[in-house]
Amino acid sequence: MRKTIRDIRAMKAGGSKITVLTAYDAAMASLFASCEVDILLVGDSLGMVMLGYDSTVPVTMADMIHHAAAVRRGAPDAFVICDMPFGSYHTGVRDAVINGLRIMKEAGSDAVKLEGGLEMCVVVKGLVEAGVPVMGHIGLTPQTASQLGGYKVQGKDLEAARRLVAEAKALEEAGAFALTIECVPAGLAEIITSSLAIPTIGIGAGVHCDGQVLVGQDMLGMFEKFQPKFVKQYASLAPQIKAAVEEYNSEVRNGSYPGAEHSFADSLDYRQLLAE
Ligand SMILES: Nc1nc(=O)c2c([nH]1)NC[C@@H]1CN(c3ccc(C(=O)N[C@@H](CCC(=O)O)C(=O)O)cc3)CN21
Ligand SMILES: CC(C)C(=O)C(=O)O
Ligand SMILES: [Mg+2]
Repeated sequence: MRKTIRDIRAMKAGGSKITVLTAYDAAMASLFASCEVDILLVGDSLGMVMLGYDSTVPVTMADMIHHAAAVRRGAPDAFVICDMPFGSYHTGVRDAVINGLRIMKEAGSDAVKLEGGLEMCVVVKGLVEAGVPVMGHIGLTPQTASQLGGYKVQGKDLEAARRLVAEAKALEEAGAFALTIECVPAGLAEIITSSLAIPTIGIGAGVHCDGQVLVGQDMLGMFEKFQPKFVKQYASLAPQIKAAVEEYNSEVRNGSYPGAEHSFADSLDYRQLLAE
């Protein structure tokens, strides 16, 4: 049975932690769903992990819908949240609602996530009123990281900490059903978490958030381009993949692959064929 927003909100009230992983394709979505991850996030980080961009800025609506639809096919019963890409909610409430509805209808996602604080509350409200559930995202917001001075920890001085608390409350007030908090000191994320009724999902925001999110490829140790401090590698797949491919190369080159067990047996007498 697919979770509902009510189920997710009840997890905070009941004190059960919420697990979230990003998934960008049907195969990984199916694997993660079979492990009972609570929520799959189709993150715009797919631009960096899957598409080779240096930031999430170039990611388009077409990219997000393409990947989110694949995640839905791979995990028909998962609760799926899809990031709204940069530019898809920055030109007014009407455009944001049109794009949010497209994600729901064309990708079959259960909700969308968008980055920003006070300036985004009117957009959040518009989406929620149109029937598009919204997760907020504050702290390090990668789509506008250049304005934040790069991929840096946020909320380090009192004024910035106060602003993050105010943003969190305003997003809850605007109707967000949950909030991602990225790269914020643990004690501040704890204060935000206890000041909200909606669940907080942390990434680099300490253990007191109501749940945690990581990029799937980061926690599996298969993304080598960079490694934020908050990532824990629960597996080291990159070295395993390299070892497997090197073994394949050498077996193809020395003729030990394919063996008889990977080949189809002959049932014909080829003398006639060879005589033609
Ligand atoms: N693979 C991947 N994983 C992610 O977590 C992720 C993406 N891609 N792409 C979009 C954003 C970018 N993210 C990042 C990228 C780098 C750092 C990073 O290197 N941070 C410094 C903190 C420096 C400081 O302020 O002290 C670190 O050392 O972790 C953090 C988040 C998180 N998101
Ligand atoms: C890291 C999470 C929160 C995200 O926004 C993404 O993967 O794009
Ligand atoms: Mg994102």
